Amino acid sequence: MNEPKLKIQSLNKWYGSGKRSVHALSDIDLELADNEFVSLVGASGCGKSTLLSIVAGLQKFNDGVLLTDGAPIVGPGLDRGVVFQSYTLLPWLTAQQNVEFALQAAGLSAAERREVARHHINLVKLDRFADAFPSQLSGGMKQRVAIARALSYRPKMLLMDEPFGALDALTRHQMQELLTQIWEEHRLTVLFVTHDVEEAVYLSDRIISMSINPGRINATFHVGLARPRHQDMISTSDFISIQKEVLAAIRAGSQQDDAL
Ligand SMILES: Nc1ncnc2c1ncn2[C@@H]1O[C@H](COP(=O)(O)OP(=O)(O)OP(=O)(O)O)[C@@H](O)[C@H]1O
Repeated sequence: MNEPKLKIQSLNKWYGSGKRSVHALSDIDLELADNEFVSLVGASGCGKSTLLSIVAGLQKFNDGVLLTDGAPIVGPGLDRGVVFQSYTLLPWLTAQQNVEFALQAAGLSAAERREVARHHINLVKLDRFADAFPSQLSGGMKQRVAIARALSYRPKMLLMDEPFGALDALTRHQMQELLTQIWEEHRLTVLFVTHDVEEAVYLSDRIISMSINPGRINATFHVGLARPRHQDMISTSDFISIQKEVLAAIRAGSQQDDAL
């Protein structure tokens, strides 16, 4: 039997120690299948970013199991591409050069780096802006470069933390469409953090709702909407009904605080 792309079992994470410690993640169990698109939603502080950065290998956890394809995750790696909300481009390099720079770690020759970077710049539809510097690009375009960069070394998993959180509504919709198109054509496993339930329903195969204090998984939703997805699905009754269920779970999860 195939190992899941990602396996998280009984994972706990505390920040700090003693009386002031924060139990950020409590007994998280989660598996992602190959090519599955999974979103994490939940009230602010429920541990979404912590979980994503642990999977990225950027943070340690206290106990539990964390495996990709059956092998432990012990740090960052080229098998996982990461895209954050803040634009993390190098301002002195063009869009194309930003992607080429990241590819140095993949051990490609200069000519290969140029070719692979160009391919991915085209994939995110930035052909005409390959030679522009970040200061000449809009927020949406900068995130396209960040996505091109993350995909360029062909990771088996893409980890995205509120990647469209800083964008205006129209650009955000365009980016959601672009990401669905890329995912539907190229398929890879995605773990996506968002505050936006509509975005989660639109993009995902599965939505994981987390509750706060401590951060726990409190509900899972399978999104059965057909693919390819289109923005006009957002007003259908099926879409709205899932959206309502997810919102209710987030609300229930955010009230844990009050019970203390
Ligand atoms: N470096 C840190 N040191 C101490 N506590 C932290 C640290 N980072 C996060 N926390 C705490 O861990 C808990 C989970 O935080 P995290 O940022 O993962 O939540 P989140 O769901 O991603 O929140 P948001 O939606 O606001 O980004 C919160 O109580 C937060 O205050």
